Amino acid sequence: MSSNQTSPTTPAVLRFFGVDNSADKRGALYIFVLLAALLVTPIVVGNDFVYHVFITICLFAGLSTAWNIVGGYAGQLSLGHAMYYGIGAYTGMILVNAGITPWIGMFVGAAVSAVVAALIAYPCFRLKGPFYALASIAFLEVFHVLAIEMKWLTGGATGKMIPLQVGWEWMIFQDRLPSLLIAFGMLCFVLAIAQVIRHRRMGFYLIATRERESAAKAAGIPTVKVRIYAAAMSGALVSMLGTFHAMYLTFIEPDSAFDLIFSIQIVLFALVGGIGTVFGPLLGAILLVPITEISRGLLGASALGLHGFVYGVILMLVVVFMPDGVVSLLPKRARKALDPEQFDDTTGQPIGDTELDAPQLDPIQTKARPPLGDEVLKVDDLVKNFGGLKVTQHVNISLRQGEVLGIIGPNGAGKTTLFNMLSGFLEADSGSVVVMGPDGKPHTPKGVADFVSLGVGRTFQIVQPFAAMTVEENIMVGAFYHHPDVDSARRVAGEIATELGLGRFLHEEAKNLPIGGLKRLEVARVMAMRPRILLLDEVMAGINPSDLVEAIRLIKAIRDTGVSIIAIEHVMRAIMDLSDRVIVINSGAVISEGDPESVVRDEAVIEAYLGKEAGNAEA
Ligand SMILES: Nc1ncnc2c1ncn2[C@@H]1O[C@H](COP(=O)(O)OP(=O)(O)OP(=O)(O)O)[C@@H](O)[C@H]1O
Repeated sequence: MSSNQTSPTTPAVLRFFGVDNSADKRGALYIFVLLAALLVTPIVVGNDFVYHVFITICLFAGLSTAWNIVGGYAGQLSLGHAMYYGIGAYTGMILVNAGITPWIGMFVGAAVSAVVAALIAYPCFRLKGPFYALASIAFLEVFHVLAIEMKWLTGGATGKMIPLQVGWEWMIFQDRLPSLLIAFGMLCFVLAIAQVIRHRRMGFYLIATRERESAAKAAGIPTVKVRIYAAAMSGALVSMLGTFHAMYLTFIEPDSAFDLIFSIQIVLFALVGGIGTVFGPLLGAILLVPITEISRGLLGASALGLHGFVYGVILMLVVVFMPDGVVSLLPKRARKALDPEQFDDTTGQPIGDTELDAPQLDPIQTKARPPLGDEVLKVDDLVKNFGGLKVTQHVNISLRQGEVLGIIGPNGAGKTTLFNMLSGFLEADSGSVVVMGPDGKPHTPKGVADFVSLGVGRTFQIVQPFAAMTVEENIMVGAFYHHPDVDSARRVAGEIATELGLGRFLHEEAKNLPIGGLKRLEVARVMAMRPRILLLDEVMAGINPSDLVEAIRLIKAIRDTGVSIIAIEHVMRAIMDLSDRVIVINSGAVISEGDPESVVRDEAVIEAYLGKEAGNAEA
């Protein structure tokens, strides 16, 4: 991929917008030409109707791009975004009636919308999939009813005219050109914000949260906060466009300001253009808006609703034939330029198109092992029950700096549950987990963020790659924890990938890695966070024998940097080779503890685990 090859000659302003190399510059040029055409075409044609169509394209492209920040990047399907459009429209109108210019009203509306979006988002982002979409529709309806009922302020169901004060101050004009300039300017503003968010840490955080929430949390991402930020930003931008549009139409009524169909249209343009991409919504609006406006303009009242039918057909075609949107239909060169993140610089192919015919990982470097240090983790009398099921029964663990503690036990013994409590994903019913902080003092962390801040990193039993990201970007998500700047996170990701033998796959889409590579990627992402204590949940499961040898060397190499490791493992060869100590859990309780050799000779262990799992013991 080209995006890591930054050019020192690129002007700072372009670098600010994530434009950093020749492919990025080509993409910026395409977008510049497209935007210039949006502005120049109506001016050249000079026809009022054409002006109207292009103003509407700018409006919807802006709305859809703003929606995409929460709907595409953060993956929260909101079908109630007209609510923010309505808030912006009504705030602008109310303030104009009070003698305040819509240029101020626009920002007041944006602030109100941001607060409303954050307030709605906070409880609702615990809802997923269709439930969040339904909740967003419900809130839209609440605002619709409020606009009807609060007659004294809104004019009620019949709506209200906006006083016809012509001039820039009031955003109302006799000609169409100034409205086009404002709509176009606002579209550029929204696109610029969407582009900056996508290429900064926030964009990575949003996409990681969308892809795998647990892994995102484990990487130190405040997942609720970043989604609320996205919702507030998206709501504010939609609201600003709402204020402008109210001035353009000079009339508002609740049915059209808080309209579900309008909300769906906003989503549709992003879906058709390419959801989650920066410029997809723009393409969607350019393609679809003229269909509505021309069918209205040419056929008038006889064609009411025709555009709904046409949209439906287009949506079906898009879903069936190009699920990634119109963006995916563009020639490869154009796609590469518009979204260079998705292309591999070495092969020039879209990421994911390359064949991993030789999935051999590079070998790992090792160093001499330092002596064990002081205690870094102490688990005291930990208990967890799920209803009547006793999953963790009075477990005590102690871990020293640079030590490897192996945890074994039959399936369902409660090992992962224990890990969840050692990383803040689950709260214990009783007992304590004490972590020595980097300050040398003992802490009792509560919640994932606390554990992460004390340097506890974990992997997951079922690998959790951010599938839509490359190997490099996956590791960057971890690296951001200490390196908020994209360039340094990219550099750190490159170094860690090389150290962990993933250098050759840096620009490969994570989902294309072989299972051994995916397990290594899990470790790489955590290592990018520079953990002091590493919890490895079955990182050897399912990997082939040569990868196993490398994985054991990898963990030893990590241990030798002074990191303390607790590894849940079924592969006895790895446990025997790696562990300084082993604890055996059965039915939630520790049944044996000691050095690996004595533990495997323990009758209780043979009875509860090794006898039954002889196959694994030979692995
Ligand atoms: N959230 C939950 N609610 C109810 N029961 C749960 C929950 N999570 C785990 N369990 C149950 O707790 C027990 C321990 O599960 P856990 O995943 O911790 O075992 P494990 O030792 O990691 O097993 P494996 O080796 O198969 O991964 C199992 O019986 C499991 O079904």
